[in-house]
Amino acid sequence: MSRILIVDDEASICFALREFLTDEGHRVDVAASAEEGFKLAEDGPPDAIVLDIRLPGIDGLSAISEFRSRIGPAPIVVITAFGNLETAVRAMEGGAFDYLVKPFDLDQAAIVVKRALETPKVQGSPAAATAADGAEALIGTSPAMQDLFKSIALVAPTDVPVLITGESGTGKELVAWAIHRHSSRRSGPFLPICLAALSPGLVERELFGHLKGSFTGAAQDREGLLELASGGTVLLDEIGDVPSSLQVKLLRAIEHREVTPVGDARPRPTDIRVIAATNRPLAELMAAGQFREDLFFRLSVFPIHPPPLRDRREDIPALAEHFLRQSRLPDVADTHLTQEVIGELRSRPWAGNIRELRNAIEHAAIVARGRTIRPEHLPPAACGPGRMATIATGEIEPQLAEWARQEAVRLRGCPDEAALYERFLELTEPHVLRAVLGACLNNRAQAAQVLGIHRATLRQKLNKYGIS
Ligand SMILES: Nc1ncnc2c1ncn2[C@@H]1O[C@H](COP(=O)(O)OP(=O)(O)OP(=O)(O)O)[C@@H](O)[C@H]1O
Repeated sequence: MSRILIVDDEASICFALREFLTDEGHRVDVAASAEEGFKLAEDGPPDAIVLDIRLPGIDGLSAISEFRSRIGPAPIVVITAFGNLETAVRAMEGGAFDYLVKPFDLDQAAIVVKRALETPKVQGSPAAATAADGAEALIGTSPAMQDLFKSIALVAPTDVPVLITGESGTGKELVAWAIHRHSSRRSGPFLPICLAALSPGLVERELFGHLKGSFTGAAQDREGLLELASGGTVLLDEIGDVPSSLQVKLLRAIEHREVTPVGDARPRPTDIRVIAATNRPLAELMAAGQFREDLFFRLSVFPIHPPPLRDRREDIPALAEHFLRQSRLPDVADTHLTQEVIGELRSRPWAGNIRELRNAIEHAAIVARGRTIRPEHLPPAACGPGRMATIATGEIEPQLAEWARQEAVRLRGCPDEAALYERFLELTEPHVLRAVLGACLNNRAQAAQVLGIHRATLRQKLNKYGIS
């Protein structure tokens, strides 16, 4: 039996949690304020505390350190009605074990409390400084965003590399920035480097710098970006595009925190934290021999995956409102989003994720010119997979129809040859199979999924057409 202290002024939550945890065999004390909780904790130190943030008197986040000084390292589970990144970070920094976002169900609470009681007690780190002013907020309250906030809050104070994977426009750079500004490096530089944008021949010089005379035109020594960012965080965006020839050198820079400029033999120290981001499947690049295993494992110590917007549609209204207010258009104060627009926004595929939503809202605000935004003010949905398919089909269709018509006329008189359907498949299928296999880096399971056919069927078709 463990002793659990619940500190919450909402009687219904206290009642439900108390009943539930008592049934689980624990002894439960309840306090309606932090001050009352301190007294109860002194009377008998609890094994875990469930602490609401919004309390009369001292608020929950401020109370964490006070509880810590009274109860030592016992786990504290924080309850919040609105979980955002700041809450997550402050809770984690204060040494909270985890947090529950209201409304939560009792099973969920039981799992978190159980885990808290089972986990070896660790003293939380003292609260660090809060976020930099004016930092761009990560908007969202969906369960997927709550997980993301927790991951950021957990990994930010450590100095380990982070690998952020996700579709384009899901906020990977914003996540990297959030990690930086909640880390001890926050007063150092945050340097995003888009590797795909650097020409392959220049990547090494840009990253590692060069010595004077090391190549034609090298008139003076130049520090590389990895050295310039010393004391801060480097975001290596599109890490899948780093040339194979540089991967060992990059690994060395991350592991040993030193860089060797082009034309120099002596490494120089650089104190950087590396965050890598990609929208390409690194594991598959690795399987295809295009990405080094050791670099992959070094980078993916702590993977984070911002979800695509279609998987957290409940965040769309808040995001849309946020982008509308951020657009800084002259008439925006009088501009509003109708329920109809919200409905339309929630139904779109958002292939370009949050970036596409942001652009759509800015576009609509310009067209609406200070009036209420209606669905017709929105731009057409960007080239998502569905729309691309329509365009391609639109181009192919007339030619296909003409080919079929001619073949049908020709075959009408030659019944022995008549296998038009089979011929059509033989003409088209190999192209589709090769294209999909290529896009899936020869991963047959994934290709079968994209094609919507069974793996065995894919295997048969590949054998039939001699595609290896
Ligand atoms: N949760 C969020 N809340 C508010 N704005 C967001 C959020 N996520 C992303 N954005 C905004 O969406 C846009 C795209 O985000 P970002 O550039 O971080 O995406 P990305 O995944 O790095 O894209 P890419 O892979 O194309 O580089 C930016 O304007 C960013 O500020």
